[in-house]
Amino acid sequence: MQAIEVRDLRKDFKVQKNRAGLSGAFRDLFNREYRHVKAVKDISFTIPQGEICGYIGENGAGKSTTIKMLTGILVPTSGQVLVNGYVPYKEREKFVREIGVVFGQRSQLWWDLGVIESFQLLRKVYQVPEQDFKDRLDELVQRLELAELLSRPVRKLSLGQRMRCELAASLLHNPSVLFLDEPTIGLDIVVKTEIREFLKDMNRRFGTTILLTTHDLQDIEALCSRVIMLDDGNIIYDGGLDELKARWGGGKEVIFEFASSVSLSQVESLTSGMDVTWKLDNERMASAFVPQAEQISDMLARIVGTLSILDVRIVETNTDDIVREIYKSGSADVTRLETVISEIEGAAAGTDSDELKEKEVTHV
Ligand SMILES: Nc1ncnc2c1ncn2[C@@H]1O[C@H](COP(=O)(O)OP(=O)(O)OP(=O)(O)O)[C@@H](O)[C@H]1O
Repeated sequence: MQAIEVRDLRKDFKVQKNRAGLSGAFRDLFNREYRHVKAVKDISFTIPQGEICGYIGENGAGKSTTIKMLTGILVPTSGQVLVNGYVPYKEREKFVREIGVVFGQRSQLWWDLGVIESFQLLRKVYQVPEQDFKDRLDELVQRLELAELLSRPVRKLSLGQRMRCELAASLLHNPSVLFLDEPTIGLDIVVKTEIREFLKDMNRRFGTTILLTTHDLQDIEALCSRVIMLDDGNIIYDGGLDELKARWGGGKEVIFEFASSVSLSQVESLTSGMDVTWKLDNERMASAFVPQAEQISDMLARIVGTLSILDVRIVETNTDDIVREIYKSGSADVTRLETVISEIEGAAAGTDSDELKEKEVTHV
């Protein structure tokens, strides 16, 4: 069964325009003007049970809006959403017992209560039987090292401690689908690593489906076999992380240290006619991005034959570079991207209310 099914999902927001100046504000009082923001534009995807899928995109791409529709916080403008067979915004009371949600920027714990009291309240919200709760809590406390934190008020926790408690809170009712929106934001590398390990382990043991929104591509590298990439409300890539790297990351970067100073125009003219992008770090250091790795020897021959070199290094492009490159072309050159996507695919195989209907999904 599919854990998440999304078909032609769309979300438009109607946003009030503000006219400039006092007279503008006065006119706004009587005659409001609106514009429509198309946050999510008829997207479709399915996520099978047990998969960890990364959901990425630049700021404003539509990630949080999608997650809000998937968790029942927002009503879609059109299209269909099914999570574990439920229509999220319609059957919320039953639905929230099956999902866990962590919004990195927003807490589901009660600020002034002790952590354990927050957990007890959530037990009631989710109607978890006492014994199940105890067993689950014991395990989460051990796994996320929460013993010291349980009696502390939430407001006194550090960000890393709070995030571990947030994760535990979202899992107390043993949900089969977990939505994580920027779960590692602002955390130090040690806590990030612990959280990634924990999520991997939980997915392995319980088959928990995870949809993960993040700007930290290390999260994606560590956890996800699949990535969905959004750009301006459209899906511009949906596939394996390895495919993404193979398709986009086939290129290599060659870093040169020259014996004497060189100019950008000099190195560019030496490789004219080749698909090479040069960057000068300082007058003796330059790097060349070569999208087709088979052109490297040709490029090296041209440079080494003319300029004297102290050092040369060839580096693989990492996921950050690849994704940055795709984002760049995503907004700059949609047709090129569409071509690329269709190549990848070929190779692999009504406006609702104007207002945001935000409610706390976790507190029914
Ligand atoms: N309540 C709202 N009212 C009006 N416009 C909104 C609302 N929420 C989001 N938007 C707009 O919808 C678009 C998508 O926003 P969204 O928050 O989903 O992006 P995102 O990919 O999650 O970005 P970020 O990485 O910055 O969190 C943006 O243009 C945003 O300004």
